[in-house]
Amino acid sequence: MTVVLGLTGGIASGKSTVSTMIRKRGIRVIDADIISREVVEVGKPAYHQIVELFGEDILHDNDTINREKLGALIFGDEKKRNQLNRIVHPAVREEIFEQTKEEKEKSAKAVVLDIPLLFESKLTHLVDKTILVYVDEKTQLERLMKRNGFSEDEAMMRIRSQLPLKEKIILSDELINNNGSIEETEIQLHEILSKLM
Ligand SMILES: CC(C)(COP(=O)(O)OP(=O)(O)OC[C@H]1O[C@@H](n2cnc3c(N)ncnc32)[C@H](O)[C@@H]1O)[C@@H](O)C(=O)NCCC(=O)NCCS
Ligand SMILES: Nc1ncnc2c1ncn2[C@@H]1O[C@H](COP(=O)(O)OP(=O)(O)OP(=O)(O)O)[C@@H](O)[C@H]1O
Repeated sequence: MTVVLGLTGGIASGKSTVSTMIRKRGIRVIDADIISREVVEVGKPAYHQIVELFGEDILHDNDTINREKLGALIFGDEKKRNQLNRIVHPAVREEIFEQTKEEKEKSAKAVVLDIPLLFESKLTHLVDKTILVYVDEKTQLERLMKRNGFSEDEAMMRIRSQLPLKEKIILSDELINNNGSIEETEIQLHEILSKLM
């Protein structure tokens, strides 16, 4: 039986950092952010729906979606964000489901679904256990501003578009506190994987 683990967190809380550690152990990580880029490539059904809804202003000269522009439009506007989610999320869900099935058919020991909006999008039924990578809000804000070069306002807008990490802590089976060093995070991950696999 393949154990399906749901890895989640908040924006810039450290999911990719942890998923890299998981991949190094030979476990497949299915990444919802990567899939959400693939399903909106030029010519895909979701691409056409996005252009119809948001207009050609959100495109680069080569017709690909300008993610910076689309992000600036949707993170501060719940209605627009929900409209985008309704277009992108069904295609992402379907692809996650298919990739998970492949791992189960191979009888892999475990597969990890890295889904930032696991709780917001009510996808916990896809996984056996949930693992949350969390940080305090100050660290989250600092790391997000540094990584993306966002102003404080831009970063806060993105943090506020998600369920607060404090609430996700209550909902999760396993917790990784990523306020400390990378080494401390890896130790916590090791303990959790030893328990769940
Ligand atoms: C708005 C978009 C174009 C911005 O692209 P950009 O390359 O700047 O960011 P990226 O996709 O790498 O996302 C970075 C992080 O933002 C957060 N995030 C992304 N989309 C959303 C959303 N709809 N609601 C809340 N948080 C989100 C997640 O924590 C994610 O890890 C893009 O995020 C998008 O298409 N979002 C809708 C699809 C979605 O919900 N993706 C998240 C996983 S399914
Ligand atoms: N323990 C840590 N100490 C210092 N910096 C860290 C630590 N963990 C992660 N970071 C840095 O914080 C930033 C956010 O981490 P990461 O990209 O892994 O988060 P994420 O949850 O995958 O983000 P997103 O969902 O927004 O893509 C990165 O620049 C990363 O290098």
